[in-house]
Amino acid sequence: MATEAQQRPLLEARNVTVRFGGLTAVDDVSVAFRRAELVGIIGPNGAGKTTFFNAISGVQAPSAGRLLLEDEDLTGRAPHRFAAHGLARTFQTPRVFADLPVQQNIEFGLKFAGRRPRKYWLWGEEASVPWTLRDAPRILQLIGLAPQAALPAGAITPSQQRLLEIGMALATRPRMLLLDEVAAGLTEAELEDMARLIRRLRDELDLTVVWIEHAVTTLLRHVERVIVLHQGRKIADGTPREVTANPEVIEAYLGDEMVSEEAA
Ligand SMILES: Nc1ncnc2c1ncn2[C@@H]1O[C@H](COP(=O)(O)OP(=O)(O)OP(=O)(O)O)[C@@H](O)[C@H]1O
Repeated sequence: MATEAQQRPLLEARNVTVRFGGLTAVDDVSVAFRRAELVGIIGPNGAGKTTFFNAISGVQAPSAGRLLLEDEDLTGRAPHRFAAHGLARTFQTPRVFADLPVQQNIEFGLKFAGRRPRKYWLWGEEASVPWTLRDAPRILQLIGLAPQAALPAGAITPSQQRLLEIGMALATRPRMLLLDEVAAGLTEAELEDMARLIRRLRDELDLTVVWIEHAVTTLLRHVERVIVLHQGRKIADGTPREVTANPEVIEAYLGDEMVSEEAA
C-alpha cells in the first residue's frame, strides 16, 4: 500500500501557460507528478516539451498558471528555490565543466546538496541519503563512469557527458529528476543501457523521474505513464498502452515517429 505521502503530488502544474510574444509554447497544461513515478513526455518538435520543463524547474516563469512543490506555491520563483525542494534537471546540451576532472564535476553537485536546508525534505521527512549518493566515487559507480573519474569532462564521449550530467544532478540529492533528451544521439545499445539506468534510479532511489525523449519505442517500454504534448497542449496522459491507442496521439505524432524509428 502506498503511504499518504506517496499519493500526494510532489509537483503540480496547474493550468500552466508560457507565451513568447504571440506564440503560445505551453498552453494551459495541468499535470501532477507523484513520488517515485517514472513518467515520459513525448510530442513532435516544437510541441513545448522543453519549455514545459523550463517552467516546472523555475527557469522560465509561466505567463499564467501555478506551480506547486509539496503544496508550496513556487510560481515565479528562481530555479534555486525549486532545487531546494529537491528538483534537479539535465539540459538538451549537457552542461558539464569541460576543464575539470569528471569526479570534480560530481563534487560540485555534492557541495550544492550540502547547502540544502533539511526542512525541505519531502513532507518534513528526514530521509537518510541513499548510500549510492553518499560521495563522488559511489555516484560515479552508479552511473558507470568510475573508470573516467580522473579525465577532464571535455575529453569523455558525448554519451558519457550525458551520464555525467545525470550524475551531477544526482549529486544534489534530488527527489525529482527531469531528464531532457538524455538519450539523443546514443546508439541502440547505449539507449537501452540509459533506459535501464533511469529505471534503476527510480527503483533504488525512490525518485520521481520525468523523461522527455524522441526515442519513443524505448521510452514507452520503460515508463509507466506518458504525457503527450502537441502544439503546447496536453493531448494525452495515461499508460503507454492507453496513449498508443489514442487516435489523436497517433494522428499528431506516433504514426510518423514509430514508422521512422522502425525504418531506422
Ligand atoms: N526563448 C524562446 N523564445 C521564443 N520562442 C521560443 C523560446 N523557446 C522556445 N520557443 C518556441 O516555443 C515552441 C516550443 O519549443 P520547445 O523547445 O519547448 O519544444 P520541444 O517540444 O521541446 O521541441 P524539441 O522536441 O524540438 O526539443 C517552439 O515553437 C519554439 O520555437
